Amino acid sequence: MEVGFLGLGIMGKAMAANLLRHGFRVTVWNRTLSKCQELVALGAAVGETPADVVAKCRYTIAMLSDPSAALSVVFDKDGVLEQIGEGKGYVDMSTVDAATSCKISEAIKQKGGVFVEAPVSGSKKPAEDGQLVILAAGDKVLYDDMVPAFDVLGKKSFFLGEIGNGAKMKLVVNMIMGSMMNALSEGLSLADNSGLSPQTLLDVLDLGAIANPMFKLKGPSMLQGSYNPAFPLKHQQKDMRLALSLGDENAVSMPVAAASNEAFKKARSLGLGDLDFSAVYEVLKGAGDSGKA
Ligand SMILES: NC(=O)C1=CN([C@@H]2O[C@H](COP(=O)(O)OP(=O)(O)OC[C@H]3O[C@@H](n4cnc5c(N)ncnc54)[C@H](OP(=O)(O)O)[C@@H]3O)[C@@H](O)[C@H]2O)C=CC1
Ligand SMILES: O=CC(=O)O
Repeated sequence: MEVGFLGLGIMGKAMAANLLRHGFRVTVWNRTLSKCQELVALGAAVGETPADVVAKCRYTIAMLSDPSAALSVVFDKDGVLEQIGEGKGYVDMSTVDAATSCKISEAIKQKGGVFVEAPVSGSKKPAEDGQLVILAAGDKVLYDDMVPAFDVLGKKSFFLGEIGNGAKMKLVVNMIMGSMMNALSEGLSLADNSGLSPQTLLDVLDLGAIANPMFKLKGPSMLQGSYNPAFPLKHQQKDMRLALSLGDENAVSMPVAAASNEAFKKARSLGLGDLDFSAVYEVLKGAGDSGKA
């Protein structure tokens, strides 16, 4: 199967490499074109523009940072819309809001193409290992065509019906994840500031009912102050913002998510946006320090 791949950031690079390793023919494009070279070394071809990639490939996947990037790659000059049409499918796996996804879907359909949104749950390592959870919605025929690729990229795909449902599901999941990261950070800070060992807290958590892979993976590196980005904090804050907006639209009160969003915003304002989202711990540690002073 031949696929195009737009966006070679942390996730896109790992996903495109995975497809190549499983025998897919992949044509890649990235805004910073030099980042394509690593994929060329693995056998990828390169398109000069998103339009080039779509012209060459029947199916094109995108994995881009946020709504503005997702829209730009489709609607701007040399974008996807210039070459999409009858017989071509576009699959956006970026985390965006439902309105962005619907706008892209409508434009693709007007040109005669088909569209699936398919954001993913799982970070850099699951992307490398083909263990993502795929939250797809949109054109069911295109979804079925993409199953061989989804089977390589993920451990499970959900088809959630109409466009927007994949985006919404992803935002709900990441809203919970961001709030959990804040709760863990506050707990570590409270343990530390009240004379307990934060490492012992992690050990206790791991043996009880709220044990989870995220606490287990991120806790030890947070205690070392090590925030090598797997999931950049700026993207987690974008997801909290979009989830809160979904809450606004549906009159759902989300005080925990709102407080968590403030902590992520504060972390961004301190220049931590490109670090892993667990760096929000630095903000909450800071709050504890100033409380003691
Ligand atoms: N990292 C993670 O753990 C996970 C991330 N996600 C989601 O996946 C998406 C990608 O995440 P990730 O790979 O971590 O992000 P990165 O920041 O590593 O990569 C972002 C990608 O988007 C491109 N991009 C940014 N702005 C534009 C633009 N205006 N026009 C064209 N391309 C643009 C970047 O290009 P360039 O190289 O030129 O900057 C890069 O290829 C995000 O929506 C994120 O929320 C979902 C699950 C897990
Ligand atoms: O979106 C991030 C993730 O880990 O999932």
